[in-house]
Amino acid sequence: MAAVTLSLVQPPCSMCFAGRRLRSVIVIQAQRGNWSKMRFSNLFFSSKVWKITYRSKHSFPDNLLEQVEKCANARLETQSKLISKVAALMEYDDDDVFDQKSDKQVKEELESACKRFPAISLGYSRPVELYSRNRFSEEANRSILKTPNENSFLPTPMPVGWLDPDSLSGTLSSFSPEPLMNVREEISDGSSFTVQTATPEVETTPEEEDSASAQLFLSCTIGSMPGLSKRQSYQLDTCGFHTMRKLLHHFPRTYVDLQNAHLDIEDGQYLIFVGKIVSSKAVRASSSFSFLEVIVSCEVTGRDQTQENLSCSADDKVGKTFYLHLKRFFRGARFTWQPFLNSIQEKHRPGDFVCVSGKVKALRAENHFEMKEYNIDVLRDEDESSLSAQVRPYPIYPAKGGLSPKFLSDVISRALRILPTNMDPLPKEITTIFGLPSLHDAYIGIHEPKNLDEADLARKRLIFDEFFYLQLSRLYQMLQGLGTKLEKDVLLEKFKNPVLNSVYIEDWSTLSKSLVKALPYSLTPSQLSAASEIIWDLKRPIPMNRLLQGDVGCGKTVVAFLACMEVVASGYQAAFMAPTELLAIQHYEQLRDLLEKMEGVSSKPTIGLLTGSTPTKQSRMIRQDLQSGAISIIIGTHSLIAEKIEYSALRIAIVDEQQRFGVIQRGKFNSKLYGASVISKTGSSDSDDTTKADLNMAPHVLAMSATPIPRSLALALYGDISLTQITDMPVGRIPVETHIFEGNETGFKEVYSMMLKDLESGGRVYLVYPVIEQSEQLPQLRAASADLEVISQKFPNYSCGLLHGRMKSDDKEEALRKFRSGETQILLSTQVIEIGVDVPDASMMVVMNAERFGIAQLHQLRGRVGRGTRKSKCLLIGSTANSLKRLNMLGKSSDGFYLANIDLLLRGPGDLLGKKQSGHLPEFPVARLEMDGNMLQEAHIAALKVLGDSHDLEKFPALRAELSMRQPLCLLGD
Ligand SMILES: Nc1ncnc2c1ncn2[C@@H]1O[C@H](COP(=O)(O)OP(=O)(O)OP(=O)(O)O)[C@@H](O)[C@H]1O
Repeated sequence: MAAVTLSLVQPPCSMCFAGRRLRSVIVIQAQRGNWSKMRFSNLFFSSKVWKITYRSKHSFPDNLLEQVEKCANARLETQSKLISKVAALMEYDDDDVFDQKSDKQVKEELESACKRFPAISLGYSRPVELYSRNRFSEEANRSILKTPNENSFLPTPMPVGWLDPDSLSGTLSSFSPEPLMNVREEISDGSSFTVQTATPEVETTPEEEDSASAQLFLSCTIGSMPGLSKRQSYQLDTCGFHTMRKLLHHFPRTYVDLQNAHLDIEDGQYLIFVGKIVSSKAVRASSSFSFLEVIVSCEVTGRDQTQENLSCSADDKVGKTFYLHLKRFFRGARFTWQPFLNSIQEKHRPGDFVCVSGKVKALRAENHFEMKEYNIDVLRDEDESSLSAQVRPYPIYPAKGGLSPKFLSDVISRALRILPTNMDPLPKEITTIFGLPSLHDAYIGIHEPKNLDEADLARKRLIFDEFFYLQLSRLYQMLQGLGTKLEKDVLLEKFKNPVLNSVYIEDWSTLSKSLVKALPYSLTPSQLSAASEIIWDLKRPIPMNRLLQGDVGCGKTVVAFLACMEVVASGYQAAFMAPTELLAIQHYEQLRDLLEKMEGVSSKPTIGLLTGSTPTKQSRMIRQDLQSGAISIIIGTHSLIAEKIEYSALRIAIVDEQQRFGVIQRGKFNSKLYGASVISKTGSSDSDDTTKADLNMAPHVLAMSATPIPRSLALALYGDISLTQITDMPVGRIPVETHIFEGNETGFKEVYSMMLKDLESGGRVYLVYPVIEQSEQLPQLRAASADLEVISQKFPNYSCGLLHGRMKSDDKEEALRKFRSGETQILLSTQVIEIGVDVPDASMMVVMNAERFGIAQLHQLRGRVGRGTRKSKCLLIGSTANSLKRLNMLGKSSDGFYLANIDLLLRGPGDLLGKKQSGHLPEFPVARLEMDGNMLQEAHIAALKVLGDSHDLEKFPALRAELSMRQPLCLLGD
């Protein structure tokens, strides 16, 4: 907006202060262009001002001042009346304009008034900037001015800058109106002032638009939007709508399916009517309250449902006339000014054809309905009515920070009118490939869709953007970390064709090969290719960030062991972090056994176990060995990332059951940089091409997920992570049978009988409970401790063990050991056994109150059985008949990925990932990961394409600018 020059004329000495201030206020208001608005209402001189304004706008301020001069010499009573009225109209307090104080007081008051109204400056004033401008807004305005006003959904702006009641009403009534667009005009004394005019409609082609400024449009401050008063801008700004982007990203909560009006209208329906304006009346109800009522009569035809004859002949059609009372209310003295009322009244001319949509409320009179929230389009002629009456979705906005949905929807509509068409930072090629609308069309489509398909497509584009910039930023950051163009190309290629990057088993290190030989089974094809992919990564200097996933019991651990062997063979160290002590011990024992069986290796890797329960003296020794390099593979819990642990050359960190750790915990390995002093403990001749450049780098990170994370989630969580999936199960595995029972007498009877049968045939049974102790608050939940006695009595010939999180570490280990060895045949446990526990002889899993667990969690529990050669069963007991439906899904599928997707859909990412991880999920205002995951993949491909074309985005400056404006997202490990 243009700056306004303000000159305060020195008042004549004879003039009383009230006169001086009144005069100042008038001058200011005049120069701001407000005289032409409702601020001067039905005062005795408002009509004069009005006339003067029209007669000779150039002499307007002088004439006004003359009035004030006269007023200054008038009787005090007259003066006082005049000043109060002027003050009320101009939104100033009486005291601002009128007081009778000493000169000193006057001076003080004046100074404070100047502070309140920064537009006022004393003496011979210098120009005052009333509106702050920034480069963006200037540029944007330039493009805004050029943008064709192409949408006719909203009423066109009113002439000469009247506040448009249809677009900014109700809540706006308390706002002071401000110029829509400032145009400088000359006044008689040669100084300039600004008046308000409507947004000019300049037709230009998109090519003519300044594309750079158009792309900056979204970053413009809300204050740069034409047509908003300062107060409105302030309110929007304080409610979080700082920029045009923020405003346009206030999306409709939902769309109401607007129906064409029919003969039977019910209260509260959202309907669309086409009719003729019968009357338009703006009424001043009190000194500070007014309203506008537009009555539209609509002829609606249809078949009378009450008629018995339901044949479809045209003659059966009946017509009804409905009267819609469209109402808008205005609060504030300035809205009661007659010219204002006239103006809003005249905006709706009787006889005009209009299309009205909104929510109807029945009035007492028959066929009369009220609409307080509505949209009204004036149609050019009756013929257009059929076109415009097409059903369209009616957006429903959420309120925000005290701003009403109606106000927000009006402001958004205004913003859409000035949206530059060429504002899209995405290259055209990308939008074409993925069949996306332009950004301009997407904003229009989401806020004012013609139909739900258009809204859907718009939503698709906005979701794509959310995912795309996430992927782009993560890949871009990765590329920035690399030196040469070749390295960057290789990395991008790796993301494009991950399967191509693998190392044949012949090229594995001798250590890895001998581990494979030591295994009591052969690796499945999936395990082999997963290991090959990982080993390919390990041979590169760039730190790997890979997620290894596979269904429960598919054999991920051995793949991770192979990765450890590979780095140890090159003279580095490996760390293997498990979420529980039980699991760490299990892995340690498994690896120790395998190493013992390894043959043909002169020097076997040294391994260590470090957990929270490791005695202090022992843990100190382990720390020293890690620092000196005497230990090559360390297995443990969180202790591995403790501050005081120093590695001599940590090259790979394996995070098992990674969902149990937060992103930060996993990332802590990144601070354990490996240094220049490379050690060699194995004496192996194998070596990867270590160069000076790969020293002092963060270790490779291999995360393993027991709960298969849908790819969409993984991409959203990590963006840059490589995924490796083990898709097949070891041969000979017999699928676990799943049975669902209701937890009533019959159900339990059957469960106990199945248990007995299994125990009699030599099986071992897990009984899983949702809680340890019975609780008064949740008496329906079966508790592990409480049930120990019950189960022992039920199965007197078998011994029972108990395992839960509150037990001491040694006791837990002992309970598991006894179960594994067969000393106990029944293990009552909580979900501590959910992850990783590997007892191949366990053949039955019974889950009490199974509805308390998520689907993915139940799948994990089920995975504790069927790990050996025995046929296994999983019995899920739901508390109520209702809960069985969800549980039945487990009965239907044993595919962990499928079930994880269902869980994602049913419970959302937060529950699936757990608190620790989901806290690091970026926020997606539009996208729902559970539904829109596929698009993440598309966005990933698009980001790779763009970066492939230009590594540093130099070819796409708009994209680069957009990326820098979006919030930077953290990488795994930040
Ligand atoms: N190729 C294979 N053939 C036969 N058995 C295998 C094979 N790979 C692994 N196993 C065995 O399968 C069992 C499960 O393996 P592992 O513990 O690695 O599974 P996992 O993928 O980590 O599952 P979970 O997520 O449940 O821990 C182990 O007893 C392991 O020895």
